[in-house]
Amino acid sequence: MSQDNKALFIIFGGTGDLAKRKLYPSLFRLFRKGNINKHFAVIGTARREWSDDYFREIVAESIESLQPTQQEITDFTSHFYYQAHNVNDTAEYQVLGDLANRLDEEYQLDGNRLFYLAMAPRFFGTISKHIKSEKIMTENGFSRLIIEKPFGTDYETAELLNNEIGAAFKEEQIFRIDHYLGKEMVQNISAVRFGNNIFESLWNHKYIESVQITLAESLGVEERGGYYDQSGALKDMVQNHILQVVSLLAMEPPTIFSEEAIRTEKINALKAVRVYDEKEVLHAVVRGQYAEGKLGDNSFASYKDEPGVEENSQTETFVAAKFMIDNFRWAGVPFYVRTGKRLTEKGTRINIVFKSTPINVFREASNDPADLPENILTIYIQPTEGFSLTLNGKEIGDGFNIDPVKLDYRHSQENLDNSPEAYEKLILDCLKGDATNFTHWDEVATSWKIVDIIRHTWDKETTPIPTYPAGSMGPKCAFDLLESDGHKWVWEPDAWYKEQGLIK
Ligand SMILES: NC(=O)C1=CN([C@@H]2O[C@H](COP(=O)(O)OP(=O)(O)OC[C@H]3O[C@@H](n4cnc5c(N)ncnc54)[C@H](OP(=O)(O)O)[C@@H]3O)[C@@H](O)[C@H]2O)C=CC1
Ligand SMILES: O=C1O[C@H](COP(=O)(O)O)[C@@H](O)[C@H](O)[C@H]1O
Repeated sequence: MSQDNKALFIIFGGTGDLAKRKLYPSLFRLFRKGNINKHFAVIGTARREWSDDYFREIVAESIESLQPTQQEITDFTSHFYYQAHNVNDTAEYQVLGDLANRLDEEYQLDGNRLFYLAMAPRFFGTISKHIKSEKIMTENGFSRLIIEKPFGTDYETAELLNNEIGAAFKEEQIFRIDHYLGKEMVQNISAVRFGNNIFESLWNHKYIESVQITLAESLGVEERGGYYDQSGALKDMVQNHILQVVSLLAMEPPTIFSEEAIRTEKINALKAVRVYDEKEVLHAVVRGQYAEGKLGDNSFASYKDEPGVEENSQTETFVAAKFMIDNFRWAGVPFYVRTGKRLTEKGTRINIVFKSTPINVFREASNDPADLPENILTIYIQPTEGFSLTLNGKEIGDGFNIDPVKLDYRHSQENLDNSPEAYEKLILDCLKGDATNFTHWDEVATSWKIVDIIRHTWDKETTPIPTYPAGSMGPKCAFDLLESDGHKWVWEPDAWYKEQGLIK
């Protein structure tokens, strides 16, 4: 049931890409559903000198694809105000504070404030400090801070940043966003595991051969070459989204499905992820960078030719890794993860590969004496959402040949269209003070410790980074990584391989 949540949103970086593409549309969806209604106001702030009217036009443009009526546009945008403001200038916070107090009274917001930092991380510290010192935080109502990724660039910078923010906001007021935690099917991992005894009772090293997580993107770096070239796939995707998914898959069942219980178990799981030494990194983690390539009628430029990217860049646009989790549940089970840009298609999937039966009792009755195919549970996160489970059955007819069948469920397009988008869900959670789907400092810190050693090892490498053709599924070393363990990636999109004549 929807509830008219009262709050003033102060969006730092109100003229930026994230605000326009994600935040305003999400606020509109919340408005349409009545989760914010009469008692909310938004201050957009950045250096540009915009008027309220111009700001409202931009907001109206940003929600066009949601096909609002004219009345909805007028009602929604009337809650938006713009204040030009340089976040480094202490004096300007006074004006912002005055506007905030005025809107608080006008919209009867009870002092509830949500500060959204949709800006480059180097500004997070100074903004938090000023919000406190210039008394933009309220004494009555709640004051919550939503921070975008990346949270630091390594453990040391993350800790520094955390201390700066922590001087102004308490941990329970800080909402570190990881938009993957707002995705329906990522949240569904807990439902699949803890709602089905047939899975949870098998969810351990005795029955699971490997866990595979793929976060594949077909797009390149687009307009974000400048940022990405300093970051790379390891920091952009592995440190946050991938390790969050690993923790949800690996954690012990919480005693109760509460923020605190889940967090405790996620942190324990992350702490059990083996932190490699440099030698181990070279065996367990591989990287690549896209070279020019072709898929169907589309030709793609190489990463090095993208705007904002250094000519001789050694930044990875692809990472594949084998993580090991050193606890009783997961001893010996590899968690293979991979992510990359300019891959064959966009798709996020989890494959849980179960061990084959101890022997193949059909070996003499069937045409194939080999081990039986493994049962595989797949969780489809995007673009389709659902689950599938492969089971072995008998092929119809004479003999006793085994025929794997796939039980497949996907949410309908109608359900997908009506389901809340990740940012929408997360903003609503924050309004309600529920931080379950946000990352706690301990998770961020542990994740950085896992990836820092990988980065340091690569920084010492003198051999050029391996490349892969744009439109493929990554460099050869990503396939070798599994092959050397006697495994292979379960999910192989066909398009590129067909094109190369490798499969029919
Ligand atoms: N865009 C995306 O899809 C995603 C972004 N993020 C993260 O979100 C954050 C914002 O990204 P994005 O929107 O893409 O970045 P943009 O570069 O598009 O926006 C940056 C914003 O900061 C403002 N700004 C810059 N300097 C100052 C200053 N000194 N004082 C006040 N305002 C300033 C800019 O406005 P002006 O120039 O008018 O001052 C602009 O509104 C980053 O941390 C990014 O990593 C995370 C995930 C996805
Ligand atoms: O955080 C990020 O995520 C996107 C991928 O998100 P998705 O929801 O489209 O899967 C990625 O493109 C971007 O580089 C990264 O910063």
